[in-house]
Formats: sequence, structure tokens, C-alpha cells
Amino acid sequence: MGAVEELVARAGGCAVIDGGFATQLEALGADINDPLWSAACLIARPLLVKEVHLQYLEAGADVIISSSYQATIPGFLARGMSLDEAEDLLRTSVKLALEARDEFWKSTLRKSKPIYNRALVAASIGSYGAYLADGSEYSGSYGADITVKKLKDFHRRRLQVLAGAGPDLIAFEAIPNKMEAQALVELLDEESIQVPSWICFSSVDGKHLCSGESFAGCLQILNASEKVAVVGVNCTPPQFIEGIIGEFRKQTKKAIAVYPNSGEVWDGRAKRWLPAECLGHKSFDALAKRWQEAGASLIGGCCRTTPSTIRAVSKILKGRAGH
Ligand SMILES: C[S+](C)CC[C@H](N)C(=O)O
Ligand SMILES: N[C@@H](CCS)C(=O)O
Ligand SMILES: [Zn+2]
Repeated sequence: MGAVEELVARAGGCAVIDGGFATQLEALGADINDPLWSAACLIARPLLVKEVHLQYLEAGADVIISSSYQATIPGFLARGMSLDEAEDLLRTSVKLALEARDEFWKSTLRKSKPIYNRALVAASIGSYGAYLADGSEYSGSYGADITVKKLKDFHRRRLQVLAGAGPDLIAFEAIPNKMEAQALVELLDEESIQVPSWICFSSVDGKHLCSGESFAGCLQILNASEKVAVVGVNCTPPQFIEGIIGEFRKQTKKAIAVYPNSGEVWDGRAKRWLPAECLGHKSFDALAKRWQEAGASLIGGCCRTTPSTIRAVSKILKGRAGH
């Protein structure tokens, strides 16, 4: 059995993923208004990064995702760092999550009635659009000059470094178009990555990727790769998730992960979240139960969800929450 299947079985059929990482860093006082976004905290506030991981573990997360979503080598070089320093910061993102997981697990084992599973650490890899920080992570429009080769070259070294840092999983997050999915699958093979991966897409209409391309075409690409253990969607409005799970189940036999945002919309120019039109946090946990029934095996939250969202999700999915 693979690491993901084992975790899902231990969690009783549906594992809980953490919630918005950058969101919680901000809630604890971090300044992420930065070209590196939440990855700026790897330089300025590493202890806060670990604290956010611990808060999600306490809330009941079975999988925590590292703070490397927007941590890229060119991004760190542009900040004046050397290549060695940039690669060390990538490793640090995984190390902080592993340390939080191990410390939390040790303290759990000391309790008389353990209510937690030993969590898995997923190393986050955001899209090329996240690095561009120009709103293209929600449009999938990378311009006419972009090719599969350029995308592979952008992702290659970060993937090698993160995979070598000892995570349990690699989490490709909010992938907005088919070309990037193709590049990632080819790269996993070319680099013989042994750490199991998940690839999650983002959608703004619930029917297509952000680029307007079909889920079916992308899932065909992912289905062909044995390196991809889990497929899914993240940072997508919660009201679309049940329909998306139904569509994914028609197109794939792989485990499905869903971790939507709060429904608020990112304004890539103004760099702020615009209010949700449909749903607030209140119904997120009730929806999570429906996502489980619809066939998702890993469920959590993305931007603008918090440890309290994940505590409620854990409670409704497992009948118990963290403290
Ligand atoms: C998931 S979005 C809110 C991440 C932030 C964006 N890439 C930016 O840098 O502005
Ligand atoms: N894991 C990242 C995803 C951003 S879309 C975060 O939660 O900040
Ligand atoms: Zn998000």
C-alpha cells in the first residue's frame, strides 16, 4: 500500500488536509505583501511558519503542506540570495514542516487517548503563474512564448531539491492549465522522482481549469503517470466542488483531493481578496461531508480558510476534532 492509501485508511476513509497556510501566517501577523508571498516568511519568520503547521496539526490535519508554494529559485535570486541560499530555503520549508509533524506526534504519543494520526508532510509546488504573481495563476494565460520545455525548466531544480528534502509527498497546487500538467508529468518521469505526488488544479467556473480547458483532457494526462498518486482541485470556490468530484470520478480511478478556498476571489492586480458572493465559512464543514460522500479521499481548505475551518472539517468527517 502506498503512503497516501495507508493514511486514508488510517483516517477512516477520508484524510484531512490543512487549510490556508498564507492566510494563517497573515492572521498571526506576518507581512506577505511581497513578490515571494508566503515564502517571504521562510526568510523573515521561520518560527511562525512552524507555528502555523502546529496549529493545523492541533486542528486535526492528517496532511500538512509546506510553505514553499511561492518559494522559487529565481524568486530568491531576485531577492539577492545566492543559489545555495535559495536551495537551503527550499529545504528549510520541508524541514520546518517535518519538525512540526515530529514534535506534535511525539507529544501526541504521550497522551493517554491519542486522537490524532501521524500526519504526512507534502512539499508544496505552486504554478509558474504563482511565481509570475501577475494574476495568471487564476487565468492560466502564460502568453504565446511559453512551452512545455520552458515550464519543465522552471520547475526542475525546485522539484529536485524539495523531493530530496525528505517529504512524504509532493503537492503541485493550483495548476491552471493543461500545458503545465503535461510539463509536470514529464518532469516527474525525467527526474525519476520517487516521492508520490498529487497534482491539483484550480477552477474559476467549476466546469473547466482556470484556462478554460477541460478537466477530462488533463486527467487523461495524469492517469497515464504512475508517479501521480492523487488528483484534485484546490483554491477553487467551495460551491463548485461537489460537481467537480462527480466529473473527476468519471475520468479517473486515482484518489481525489479537494481543498477549496473560502469562495472569496483573488484580485491579482490589487493583491487582495474580494468578498465571497455565495458562501461563507459557516457551511464549509457541512459541504465537506458532502464531498466525502461524493468520493473525495482527502479534504481540507485553501486560501482564507483557517485552523477553525479545519477543526470543524475534522469533526464532521471523523466525529472528532483537535483541541
Ligand atoms: C494563491 S494567490 C492568492 C498567491 C499570491 C499571488 N501569487 C501573488 O504573488 O500575488
Ligand atoms: N498551500 C498554499 C496554497 C495557496 S493557493 C497556501 O495555503 O497558502
Ligand atoms: Zn489557495
